[in-house]
Amino acid sequence: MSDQDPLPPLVWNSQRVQIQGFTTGLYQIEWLLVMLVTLYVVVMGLPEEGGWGLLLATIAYFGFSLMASRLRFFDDRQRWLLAIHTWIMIGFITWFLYSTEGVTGPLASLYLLAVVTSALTLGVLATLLEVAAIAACYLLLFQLGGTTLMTPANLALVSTNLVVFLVVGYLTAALVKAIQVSNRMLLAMASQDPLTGLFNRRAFTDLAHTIHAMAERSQRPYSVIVIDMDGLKAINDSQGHEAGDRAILDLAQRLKGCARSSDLVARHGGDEFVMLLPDTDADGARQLMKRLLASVASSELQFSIGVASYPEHGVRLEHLLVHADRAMYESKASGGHRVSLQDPVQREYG
Ligand SMILES: Nc1nc2c(ncn2[C@@H]2O[C@H](COP(=O)(O)OP(=O)(O)OP(=O)(O)O)[C@@H](O)[C@H]2O)c(=O)[nH]1
Repeated sequence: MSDQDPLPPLVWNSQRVQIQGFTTGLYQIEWLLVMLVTLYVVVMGLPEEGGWGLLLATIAYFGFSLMASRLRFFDDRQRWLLAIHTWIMIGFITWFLYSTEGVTGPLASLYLLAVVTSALTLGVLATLLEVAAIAACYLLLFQLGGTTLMTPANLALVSTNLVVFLVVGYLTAALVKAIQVSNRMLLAMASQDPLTGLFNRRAFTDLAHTIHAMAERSQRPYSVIVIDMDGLKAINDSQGHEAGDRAILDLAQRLKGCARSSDLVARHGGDEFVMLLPDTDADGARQLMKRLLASVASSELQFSIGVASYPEHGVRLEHLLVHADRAMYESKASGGHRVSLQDPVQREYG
């Protein structure tokens, strides 16, 4: 059995990865906003009224964004922190528009940056609420600008802008959602055995290392079990490949059925399965496997089992897998359909 995996570890929370990727985009959008505001000030000069306040607000906003990115503020990816980010952005844009030309000019489209930021990180519903908040700020600025809303031209301007915010927000958030769903599907495809739906070798190796690290830290035992079907080739040859598939599925369901929710059950390839039982010593694992063997005593299904436990039979996961594999071959050599424990004499493998 090889524990070599040339691929990088799987990333288990695809939504988390998605948000993580998009938070990088969030900082870039914020800096783009600061650059646009700075460009405006360079070209147009500071507004006479509230100019210095605007400059200070821009510097403070840039400082906040820089500090948040340097301190990896959003690495825990809490949605409410991301929401606060977008509110601050909306507040800053509103201040900028209030200090400059209001919402009647092209600068009103800066709100699109906040809409896109929200759509990338917060989902459809939160984005629709953010668009509602932007609409409120927009209408307030309109009132403060002293312009009447009740002319056909102004009504057309306001409604066009707000509809654009709404559509861009909705479409971006829907696109992000579709990406997240396809990421989850890819993760399932990369980590599952297609026939049984169990974890595949790669996912097992990945998760087993995490459980091993936890056991090492807490000095709790765990057991590794290798299960190999006996005579699958004969079933394939005599009854056809589909009967062989059914036998594999049957064993997979039995393994899943006897496992706790915290146990790992995986198909390691072909007719070989592997389990990892946290908080279970060799004796506990052997008892469980004996019950499993007894439950299929009358059926055609036969399999050989090897058990090795941490720390009794080794302190490295790779060694335990080899030990369990050897014990499984011992079971096969002794006639099959039985469980063997790693011989303690061989524990210093390596
Ligand atoms: N039906 C089916 N057969 C498979 C699958 N994967 C591997 N096999 C077959 O399983 C058989 C395994 O052969 P062996 O390793 O000799 O195993 P065995 O016949 O169970 O014999 P022992 O392990 O020595 O007891 C091979 O013929 C493979 O082609 C699968 O997904 N479905």
